[in-house]
Amino acid sequence: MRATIPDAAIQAIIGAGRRMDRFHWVPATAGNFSVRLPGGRVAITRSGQHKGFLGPDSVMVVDLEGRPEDPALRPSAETLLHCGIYRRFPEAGAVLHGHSIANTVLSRAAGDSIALAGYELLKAFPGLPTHEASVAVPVFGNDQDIPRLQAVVDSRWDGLASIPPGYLIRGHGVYVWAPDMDAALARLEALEFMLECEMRERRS
Ligand SMILES: CSC[C@@H](O)[C@@H](O)C(=O)COP(=O)(O)O
Ligand SMILES: [Zn+2]
Repeated sequence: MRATIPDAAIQAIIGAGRRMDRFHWVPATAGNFSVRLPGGRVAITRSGQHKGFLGPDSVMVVDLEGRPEDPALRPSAETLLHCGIYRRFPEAGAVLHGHSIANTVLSRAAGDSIALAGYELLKAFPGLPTHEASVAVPVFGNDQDIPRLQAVVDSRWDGLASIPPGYLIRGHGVYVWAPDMDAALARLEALEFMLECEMRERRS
């Protein structure tokens, strides 16, 4: 049976896909998005859809372990990364994943983090009231085994005093979260802007 999904969550997900597609951050069928719903439910994109052309049927519901309410539907292949964020960070209300050129190029060359410092746009991240700050954006090795990748991500958070607003997966893409979809999009745009600056600086 098809579970009910609040229209606001569906529209937030469809809108995020259109906006990210305009920036060319979701090529082919890349990317996935989700919104936390009450009662331990998560509205998330179905696997294999072009994220610039989502419709109401492109969104489904899983629980916080990634189990679909409707077993006939296949959720994003990376559902467990979304669930890991919701389980770990109670304030997370929306999660975005995209594949930009900047996050792909920079993560391929990076060690275990990318430092962003001195950018005015750092102020778009929580708790940073000035450009005189720096953020180490974690970079994880890519892995097609998503439960294993999620375990690695979780163990990195255990060792960090302050949690960054997102992370990169090497040669793959970015994950960002925030209390709601608008805030997640703002954080993602800020992060992608700074990564693009870094990429151009390193090229010149
Ligand atoms: C087009 S390949 C990209 C996928 O492997 C994956 O990384 C991705 O972002 C989209 O997967 P999906 O299962 O549609 O959510
Ligand atoms: Zn991906």
